[in-house]
Amino acid sequence: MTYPEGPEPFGTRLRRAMDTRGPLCVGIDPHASLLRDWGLDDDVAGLERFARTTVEALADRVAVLKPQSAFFERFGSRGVAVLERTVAEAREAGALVLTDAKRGDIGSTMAAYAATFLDRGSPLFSDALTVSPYLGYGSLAPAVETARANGAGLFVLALTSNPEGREVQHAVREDGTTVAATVLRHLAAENADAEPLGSFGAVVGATLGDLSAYPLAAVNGPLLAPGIGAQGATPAALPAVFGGAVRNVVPSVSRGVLKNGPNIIGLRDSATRFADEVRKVVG
Ligand SMILES: O=C(O)c1cc(=O)[nH]c(=O)n1[C@@H]1O[C@H](COP(=O)(O)O)[C@@H](O)[C@H]1O
Repeated sequence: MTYPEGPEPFGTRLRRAMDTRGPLCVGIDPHASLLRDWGLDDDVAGLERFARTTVEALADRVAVLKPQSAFFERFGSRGVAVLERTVAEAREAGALVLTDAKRGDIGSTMAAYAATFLDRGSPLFSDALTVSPYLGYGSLAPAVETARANGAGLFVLALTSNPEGREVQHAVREDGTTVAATVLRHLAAENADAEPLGSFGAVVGATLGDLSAYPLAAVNGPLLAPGIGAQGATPAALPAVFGGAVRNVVPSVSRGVLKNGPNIIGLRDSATRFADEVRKVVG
């Protein structure tokens, strides 16, 4: 689908950011333990300082920043206000913002989540949102539609990095395909003919080993690969996991970078190291 007069599609904007800044997503996950390590109190002021510092250090250089909504929501409405400011400031500084809220609901309620995160008029408008297809891929239709209309994107949970995901995602359907492969095929259909990259991505853990059984390249969209750093995966292992689809991978690191704060240079050096390592294997 093309947008002769609409906003530039997320996939196009992401491809450009990956090519110019290097393919890396850094998560903004203000864990209580990280706030403590940074010498901050576990309160709204600490949250705001943590998020602001991360944005100041990284938003002008990494392709994607991924604030994890739960760590903001736990402070109630004032935490959500910090999330709003974080998203806006990171976007203003040039990063694409992927809000990680893993939303999923029946279609009519999904429309409200879509209006919250994917409509350009919303205070929480983000370039992309993580969503769960496990109420049925079709339940995501309102989010797909809103994303298309607003030049935004989705990252749909397909093969998650946590070991518990297998019981759902590797389950085999009556026609012999796995649930995860079915999700990937739906995404391939959303992204058909998109150039240079579709706007509807999959979340595929970097921790999972060889995934050659899955149609990752066919997705023709970005593959968010969490699990690098604290969960044990490394950039060097990406080609073995993603094979020919590695060029579409956006590796995602949260604690592995954040543990180097609050020093701005420490955060920047760490993100640069990860981005360089990824570039080395992606080419
Ligand atoms: O959607 C995600 O970002 C995600 C999917 C997944 O399969 N596994 C996963 O760890 N994540 C998120 O990625 C981040 C991982 O953080 P670190 O383990 O500190 O790098 C957290 O915000 C998780 O919620």
